[in-house]
Amino acid sequence: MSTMSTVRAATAAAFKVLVSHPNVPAPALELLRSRGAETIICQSVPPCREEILQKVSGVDAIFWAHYQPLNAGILDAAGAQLRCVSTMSSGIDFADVPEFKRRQIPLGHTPGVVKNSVADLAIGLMIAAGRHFHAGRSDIESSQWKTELIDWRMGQEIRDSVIGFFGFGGISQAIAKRLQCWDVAKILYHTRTRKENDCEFKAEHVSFERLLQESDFLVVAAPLTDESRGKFDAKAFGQMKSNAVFVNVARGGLVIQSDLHEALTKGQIFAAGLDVTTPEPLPADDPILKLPNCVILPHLGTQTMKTTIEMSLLAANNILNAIEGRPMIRPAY
Ligand SMILES: O=CC(=O)O
Repeated sequence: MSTMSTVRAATAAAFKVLVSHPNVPAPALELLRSRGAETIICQSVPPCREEILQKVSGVDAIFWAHYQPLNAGILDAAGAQLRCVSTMSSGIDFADVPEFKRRQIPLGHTPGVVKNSVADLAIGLMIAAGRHFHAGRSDIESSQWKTELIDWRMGQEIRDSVIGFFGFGGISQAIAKRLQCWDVAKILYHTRTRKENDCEFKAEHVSFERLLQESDFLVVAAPLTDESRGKFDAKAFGQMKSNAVFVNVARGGLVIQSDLHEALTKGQIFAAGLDVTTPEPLPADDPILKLPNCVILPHLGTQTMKTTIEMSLLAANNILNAIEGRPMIRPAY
C-alpha cells in the first residue's frame, strides 16, 4: 500500500451513502468510494419508494438522483444520524426545503453545471418553435407541402428581435452570451432585483409587464417557487405580442398550461417551445400535443453525458464537503 493510500485509509472514516438510482455515472460513485463511502444503490427504475425507504435506514448521506418528493418521510426513514443530502438537479421544487432547514440538515443541488446544455436546448426551442419545426414535419407526413405559396409557414427570426428572460441566472445568461453574435435588437430580463453583471450581456432589467409587452422571444428559466408558480396565465399571455415565441426550460408549474393552450389556439401568441410540462410525463393524448404551433420535448435540458457527469460529480462533492466538515459547494439554502 502506498503512503498516500495508507494515510487515506487511516483518516477516512467510513460512511454510508444511499444512491437513489442505479444509473448514477460511475465517476461520481468512484469519487465517493475513494473518500471512504460505502454506497448503497437503489436498483429500481423508475425509482421505487419502498426500496428507497428500506435502504435509506441508517445512512449518513443521501445522493438523490431523481425528481421524486424528498421530504420528511425520507428523512424519518433515514434516521437521526443522517448528515447531509444532495440532489443531482438544479431545480429543487420536489424537496421540502423548510423541513431540511427545520432539521438543520444540509441540502445541496447542482445548478451552474447545467447551464450550457439547457442554454443550447433553449436556443433550439426558440428556433424550432419560431420556425415551425413541428408543423413542418406534420406537413411532410400529410403530403401538405405548400411551396407554391410564398407566405407558407412564415416564421420568426431571432435577428432584430427583442429577447426577454424571466429569470436571469446561469441558464439565461448562458443563452444571452450565445445570442451576443445573433444581431438581436435588445435583451430584457425580469428578476426581483437588478443583476450587477447585466451590462456584460447588454441586458436591461424591466418590470414583468414590460417583459410581456416587448419580448419577441420570451424565455422562462427561473426556479419554481410559491411566487413563480402559475405566473404565466391568461392575463400574462394576453399582454404578449401576437408574434411572440414563448419558451419554457424551467418547470411546467410556472405556466397555467390550459391558458397557454388557449393563447396558442387563439393566435394570441405565435408559438411555444416547451421542455417542461404539467404533468411529467405528459399523457400521450394531452391536448397541447395536438397544437401545430407548439414544440414539446420530454424534459431533456440536462440530457447530455458531459452535463450529467458534471452534475453527478457536483452532487458527490456536495456530500463529501458536508461529511468532511466543509460547506457544500452548492447549498440549496
Ligand atoms: O431540470 C433539471 C434540473 O433541475 O436539473
